[in-house]
Amino acid sequence: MKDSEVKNICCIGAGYVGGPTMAVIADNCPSLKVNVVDINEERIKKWNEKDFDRLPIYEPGLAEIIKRCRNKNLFFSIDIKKHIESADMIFLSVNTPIKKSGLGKGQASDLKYIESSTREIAKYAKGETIIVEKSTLPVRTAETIKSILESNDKSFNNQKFSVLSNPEFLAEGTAINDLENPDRVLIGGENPEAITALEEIYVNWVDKNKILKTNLWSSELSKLVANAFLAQRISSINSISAICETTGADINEVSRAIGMDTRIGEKFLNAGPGYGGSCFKKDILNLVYLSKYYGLNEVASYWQKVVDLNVWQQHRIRKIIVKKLFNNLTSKKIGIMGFSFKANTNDTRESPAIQICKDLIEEGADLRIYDPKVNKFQIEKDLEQNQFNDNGEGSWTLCKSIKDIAIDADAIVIATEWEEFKSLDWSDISRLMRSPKWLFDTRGITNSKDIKQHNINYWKIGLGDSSSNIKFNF
Ligand SMILES: NC(=O)c1ccc[n+]([C@@H]2O[C@H](COP(=O)([O-])OP(=O)(O)OC[C@H]3O[C@@H](n4cnc5c(N)ncnc54)[C@H](O)[C@@H]3O)[C@@H](O)[C@H]2O)c1
Ligand SMILES: O=c1ccn([C@@H]2O[C@H](COP(=O)(O)OP(=O)(O)O[C@H]3O[C@H](CO)[C@@H](O)[C@H](O)[C@H]3O)[C@@H](O)[C@H]2O)c(=O)[nH]1
Repeated sequence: MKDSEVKNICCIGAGYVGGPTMAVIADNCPSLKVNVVDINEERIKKWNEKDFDRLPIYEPGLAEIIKRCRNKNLFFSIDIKKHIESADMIFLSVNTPIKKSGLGKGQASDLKYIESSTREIAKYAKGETIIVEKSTLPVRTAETIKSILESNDKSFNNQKFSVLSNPEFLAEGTAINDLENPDRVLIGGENPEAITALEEIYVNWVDKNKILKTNLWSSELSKLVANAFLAQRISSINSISAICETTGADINEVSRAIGMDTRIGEKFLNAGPGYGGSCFKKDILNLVYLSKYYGLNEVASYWQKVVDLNVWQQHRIRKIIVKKLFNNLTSKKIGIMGFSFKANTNDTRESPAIQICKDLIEEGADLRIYDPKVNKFQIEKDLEQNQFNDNGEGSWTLCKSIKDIAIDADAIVIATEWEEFKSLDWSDISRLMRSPKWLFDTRGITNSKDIKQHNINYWKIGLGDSSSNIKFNF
């Protein structure tokens, strides 16, 4: 470190983690200078937009922080060399997607961005520098990072490196609150001085008791395990949603009943169309890959089932919609409420809405999509098809309001749990639709009595018909 105190931070990767995380650090540590760099020029341009509605990422509370800190002690730039050279501490926040080809294809993490950014650090860093792994990485990646950094001649630029693991646990949609009030901050490392330097940044706003120090490998592994446990809860509750639908039970009642047991806890028990987002699938598959790599095949197949159940849940919903609409969707108008993978984000990575829309388009439906934050270009990319594809097959159009998606619609599918979908006037919507009308609530956010009184047929995730006569023969 220069002068043994961290003054200049560089963050490589200006994405969903790098942007918000560095914004919160800059906001809480006015004496630090924080430079966020990226190879994606377009993204950096958007971070520097004058119009705060056009930042590349939508997160409640983010624009306000950017307004306060940008060009004061928070900077977004493509000058990677300059900011690596001046940094005492460098955060690696680059993407670590699943490998698309080669060994470990479809399961292992692709570490090419970690490797290329580490090589940049090895090329430009000067003096003592702390490298912080913020990206989610397979266990023992710090070893790879160290060997790349140490491959230089020791006297080059007087370089000296310490590598720490400091995984990020923020969830999208609540990123700013999660960063400002984390359940814990995890720091894994070997060099006590480097650990203290990072801890000193966090204590500016995080209670010291919440800062947990472990060895490097425990820290790297804990991140994968946290995501695996969270996703496992969703697959568990989704599996039970299917039992509820066939037996007359109600998943909301079951979730509440089990969640009141303090050993189980009430969070992460919402049944839905399967989990989405950029993390769960890739991180569990990475755990599966690691387990297989170490010959732990039973462990691998245990976690693989969490992913399999999720895929099954997504396809189950398509089948239900097709069946209820007389097995024919050709030219039927279907309104889609929500496209992001969860509420309060513009992120669509692995969004269950993508699979649902693709499936319905394949059946010949004419989709009208409304999402408060997702734009046309993103949907075009995700559905791999342009708007208004008028070839007589399935098509989609992005609409500006719920009213627009309801006009002449045969059905409406709630795909994301945006707050504004929870208190709609269904009598107005019903008037615009074509009979027989259907609502498919894959997020379980509407009330059956409210919908049915407006002459709309109703399907809700995990809601069975409690008055039905289903018998179970022991
Ligand atoms: N998204 C989340 O909610 C979340 C939460 C916790 C952890 N993570 C983990 O954090 C990491 C980043 O996730 P993200 O969602 O921010 O990804 P992202 O794709 O939004 O952002 C990553 C950025 O890194 C940039 N980049 C790649 N290589 C680079 C290089 N050599 N030099 C400079 N920039 C480079 C890309 O251009 C991109 O803008 C991943 O490992 C992810 O698993 C994500
Ligand atoms: O009860 C629930 C909770 C969530 N979900 C779905 O699960 C997915 C993931 O949601 P969430 O975990 O809230 O958002 P992410 O931004 O993906 O955050 C997860 O992934 C991040 C990246 O690693 C971690 O940092 C976070 O701690 C972890 O929660 C979304 O599709 C949600 O709709 C449900 O279906 N039911």
